[in-house]
Amino acid sequence: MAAVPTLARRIARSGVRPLCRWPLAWGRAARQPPGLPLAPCRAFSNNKILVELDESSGVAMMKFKSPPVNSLSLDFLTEFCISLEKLENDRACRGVIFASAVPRIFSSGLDITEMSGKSMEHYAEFWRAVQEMWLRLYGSNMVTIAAVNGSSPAGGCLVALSCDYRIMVENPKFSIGLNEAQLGIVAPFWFKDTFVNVVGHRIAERSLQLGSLYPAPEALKFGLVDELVPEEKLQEKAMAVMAQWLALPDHARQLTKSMMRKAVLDRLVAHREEDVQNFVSFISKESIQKSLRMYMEMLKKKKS
Ligand SMILES: CCCCC/C=C\C/C=C\CCC/C=C/C(=O)SCCNC(=O)CCNC(=O)[C@H](O)C(C)(C)COP(=O)(O)OP(=O)(O)OC[C@H]1O[C@@H](n2cnc3c(N)ncnc32)[C@H](O)[C@@H]1OP(=O)(O)O
Repeated sequence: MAAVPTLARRIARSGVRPLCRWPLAWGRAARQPPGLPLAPCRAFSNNKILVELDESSGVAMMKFKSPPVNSLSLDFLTEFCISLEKLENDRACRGVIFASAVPRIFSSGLDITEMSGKSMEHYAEFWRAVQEMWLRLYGSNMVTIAAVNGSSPAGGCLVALSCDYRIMVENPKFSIGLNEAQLGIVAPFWFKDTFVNVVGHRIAERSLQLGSLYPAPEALKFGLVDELVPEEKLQEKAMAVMAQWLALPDHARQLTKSMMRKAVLDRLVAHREEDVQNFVSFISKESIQKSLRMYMEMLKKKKS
């Protein structure tokens, strides 16, 4: 297999731009009363993700802005990893809230076009980026809260599941779940482990086999999300939950989190290359490619 660009090389190519006091609609700057000086705040942006860190609270807001559906493309995943790494290495940052800047969609999951009609090398590079995203997010030392302000199938659900807490907008039109089976594909063992750790084995087994997507109220019933709120209350609730989690000493919370998640993280780390090879050989099968093409057709037909 040809040499694969490392994350470092993808980071160098991506050109993250630092911005000062970026007025995010959901950020502290937007809430600042006019005329008052801004409290310390740092922001950075790249093409698909906006980040604003409020240094006074230690809380960053990461917003996905990759229309039409925030699909997790290779570029998106690269930017996500860079942004998270920057926050992880910033001593001023203790917690991150993830939300979408795209109306009605949190994230539509892995970008299907990255898994269809491409070379083996491309599939391997893409899958390494998916692994990297999960390892960084699930293994983050920061408090992570998903403010799920739209539908969140498959990889989008994985992002939410990998956080410490999930708050979803109470709209029954917004759905969430690991629906891979509906596409004729299989959630890998670390998606499954993350899911089991949130909802338990029985519900995970049934949901994965059926590829179930749950409307927000259903998802709340079995703990796939922790709370539902009206859309206009989402930011306030996410900040309140964050404050509650940040009230604890970091070291105690971090060690506890690591104790709960380490075995699952270690399992992928130990089998990372094998997992890449499994993905590549699975996704490049003609029968799987056909399923993905049919699924994309179905998405297009649904519109007309
Ligand atoms: C034992 C052996 C095991 C081996 C296993 C080894 C490895 C594992 C193998 C594979 C694992 C893969 C894991 C995959 C995870 C995933 O995340 S797959 C993606 C799943 N996502 C979905 O199913 C969501 C599909 N999308 C939708 O349901 C809807 O688009 C929506 C998000 C609800 C939004 O609906 P709506 O607002 O009506 O928008 P449209 O449907 O019109 O979509 C707009 C355009 O966006 C395109 N699009 C949608 N989703 C995706 C996507 N995920 N990727 C790429 N593109 C997407 C859609 O086609 C529209 O495009 P056009 O405007 O028509 O061009």
